Amino acid sequence: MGTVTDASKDATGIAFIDKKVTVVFVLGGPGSGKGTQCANIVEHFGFTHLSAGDLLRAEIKSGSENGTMIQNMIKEGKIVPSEVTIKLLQKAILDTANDKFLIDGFPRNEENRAAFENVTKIEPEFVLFFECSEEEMERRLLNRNQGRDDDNIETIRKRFKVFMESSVPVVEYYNSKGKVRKIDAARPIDEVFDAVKGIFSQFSKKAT
Ligand SMILES: Nc1ncnc2c1ncn2[C@@H]1O[C@H](COP(=O)(O)OP(=O)(O)OP(=O)(O)O)[C@@H](O)[C@H]1O
Ligand SMILES: O=c1ccn([C@@H]2O[C@H](COP(=O)(O)O)[C@@H](O)[C@H]2O)c(=O)[nH]1
Ligand SMILES: [Mg+2]
Repeated sequence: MGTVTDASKDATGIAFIDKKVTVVFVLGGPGSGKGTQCANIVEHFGFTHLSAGDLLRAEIKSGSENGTMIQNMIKEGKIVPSEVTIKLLQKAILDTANDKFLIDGFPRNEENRAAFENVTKIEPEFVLFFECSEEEMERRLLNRNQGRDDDNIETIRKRFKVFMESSVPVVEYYNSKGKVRKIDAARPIDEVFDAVKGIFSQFSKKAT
């Protein structure tokens, strides 16, 4: 793991990431199964799972000065400003001894993507992309029952629109660089994971 010194801190007080890390972005529409499959990848391949949405929800709970703004953005299905999300991701990476990260649900738009690359200098190893119909994703989200403020039909529709308009272009960008690994995520959970396992075969299995 790299060391972090005061000299390597940026203007916001967050240290630059000066350790060598492997990052896989996990993208897909709302409810496509990103979190579910990330838990399986953590279990089998020893990655650390960083869900940008979970980090933002934890920020709301922590009573941070950005909490109300983040809460309002999530209720509207909007994308939180890049600097807020990137700061949380940077901190999580630096605070974790692991060197392999799944970044779930980020980057959500082109601005997120460019800002993350500029600030962290990290290029993803590849992008795991879960493909699923809106009909199936809507069914899953309405049955999730985790008490999320954004799992209601009104916000779900807004999230689908933001995904199509802002997040799909990010997938297209990485596709043009040959970095996208597409998965048919409409299948049952274990079948989806069988496909995921094939893609992660380059990483050694976690010792049990
Ligand atoms: N392949 C699958 N088949 C059926 N149900 C699934 C499948 N994968 C996940 N689910 C269920 O669908 C719901 C959404 O899954 P999950 O939370 O993993 O999605 P997500 O992509 O992380 O969503 P979000 O973008 O909203 O965070 C959960 O209740 C989960 O148990
Ligand atoms: O990079 C991100 C990630 C998430 N958001 C906001 O959070 C919600 C929920 O995200 P999930 O990935 O579904 O947990 C999302 O709709 C955005 O409002 C964000 O702004 N930036
Ligand atoms: Mg999720």
